[in-house]
Amino acid sequence: MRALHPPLERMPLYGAASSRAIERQNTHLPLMERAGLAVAKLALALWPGSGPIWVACGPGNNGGDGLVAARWLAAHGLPVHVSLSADAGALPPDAAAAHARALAAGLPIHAEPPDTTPALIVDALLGLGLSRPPAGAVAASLHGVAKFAAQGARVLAVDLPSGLMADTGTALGEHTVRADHTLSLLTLKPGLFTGAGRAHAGQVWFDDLDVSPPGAHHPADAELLGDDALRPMPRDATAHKGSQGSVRVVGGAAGMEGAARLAARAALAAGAGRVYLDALSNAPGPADPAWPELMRAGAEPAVAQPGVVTLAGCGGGAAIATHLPGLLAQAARLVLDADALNAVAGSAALTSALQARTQPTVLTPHPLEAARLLGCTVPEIQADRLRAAQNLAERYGCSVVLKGSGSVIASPGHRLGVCPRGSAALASAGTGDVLAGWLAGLWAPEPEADLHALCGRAVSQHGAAGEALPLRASTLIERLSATLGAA
Ligand SMILES: NC(=O)C1=CN([C@@H]2O[C@H](COP(=O)(O)OP(=O)(O)OC[C@H]3O[C@@H](n4cnc5c(N)ncnc54)[C@H](O)[C@@H]3O)[C@@H](O)[C@H]2O)[C@@H](O)CC1
Repeated sequence: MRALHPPLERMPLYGAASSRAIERQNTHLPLMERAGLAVAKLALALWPGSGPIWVACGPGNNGGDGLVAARWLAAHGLPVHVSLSADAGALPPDAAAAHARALAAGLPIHAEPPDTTPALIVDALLGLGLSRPPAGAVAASLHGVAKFAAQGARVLAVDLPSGLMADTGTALGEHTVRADHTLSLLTLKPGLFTGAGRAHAGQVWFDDLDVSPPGAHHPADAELLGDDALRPMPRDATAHKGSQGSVRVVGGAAGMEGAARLAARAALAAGAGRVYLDALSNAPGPADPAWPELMRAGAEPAVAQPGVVTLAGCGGGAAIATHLPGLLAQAARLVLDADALNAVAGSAALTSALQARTQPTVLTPHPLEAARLLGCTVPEIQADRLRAAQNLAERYGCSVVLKGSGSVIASPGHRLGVCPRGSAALASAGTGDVLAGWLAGLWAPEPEADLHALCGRAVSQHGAAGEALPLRASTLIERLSATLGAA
């Protein structure tokens, strides 16, 4: 068993169907006994040393894990209150066996939560089998978990916080558990790291139940990006500005020049040899008075040159639409953000032009932009962020960074990546412009890079730099620069 906190290694993620397939390959092993013992060990470590432990068990094998854990905890003399929010006669076979062993060990099993606030709650109500918003006895127990947690009880979720969908990180129902710790068993589930998952899972732990490697015969559904993605690429000692590629930022309509400047600064900080700012505001004066390194567009190399990355959209407003036909047709390497994505979503001609591109392209939508591009709603995007990113990548033939908590990286023919870095500190204006610029700047010197991996690198570095408050987009660029300096 181990805690997942930095430094993080790259790890495979398996949804519910894959986790069950791996479980079926290992039915000869006592998986529930191992799971319950792992839960008991972690509960013991987290128990504050006084006050009861409430083990809240549900109707399936997640409840079975809880019953095994409760038996171990009671055997160690800890004050345990076990509840079962289900008809014991209807438990699945393994959970029924765990129930029988708990009774045989003399453990009282109650129908109700405890009367007094527990010190620790083991949430074994629902795991992989969650199929609908909780109701009935399970919902009543979930209400109890929320009430006691508000009174200070710590919560350890078994496998998944009850109410959280394993595949998508969607919270079903109003009382989805907000755990302090979640112990993921046998496999790591993608829903712990994207959508509402990070807000509900707390500190994630993983125990492979001694089935190692868990997916030897089963491909992973996605990959959790590790801290190897944070490592900056070494720069050749003979590097010069001509060898580091160029970035041309097209954006910054009147009143939104700041967005394009942030993107351009980030591109320069990431390592692009030259950065040109093609401001749609047509305002006179330098590209960015505070950053004299940035050049006005005019004498820049043509976007069709392979050394040039074009970033279009940051603060682009409606004006960006007139530039897009040319950029989509010619740009050797293209990153589309913000208003460029909105323009594509609103135009069949631009959509066709994007789909017709043969040159590499990255889209960096937030959920609203993704919804416009897929012709659906934001809740539909958030209900399955992995699928949404995959659909975008396939529909447009591009690499896609779907931003938001647990950013998802998708590219045709690649395994989905989920980034566990970043925090709510990034929820402020301009941080998306910095990401787009940083990505373009990392790409500039590496025309041959694996674009999917490069997107993962950009998102991970941006997320890691965005984990501490206070944060303004400008501070983020400084922190990102410091990351490279630490190479
Ligand atoms: N597949 C695996 O990898 C392993 C699974 N184990 C445990 O087994 C769990 C999966 O067990 P199950 O498949 O039995 O699934 P669950 O224990 O999550 O629950 C399924 C039961 O809950 C009911 N249910 C679903 N949604 C409900 C709702 N909203 N309100 C009320 N009842 C609801 C279902 O009708 C079914 O009776 C895992 O999460 C894990 O804790 C471990 O014991 C060992 C390995």
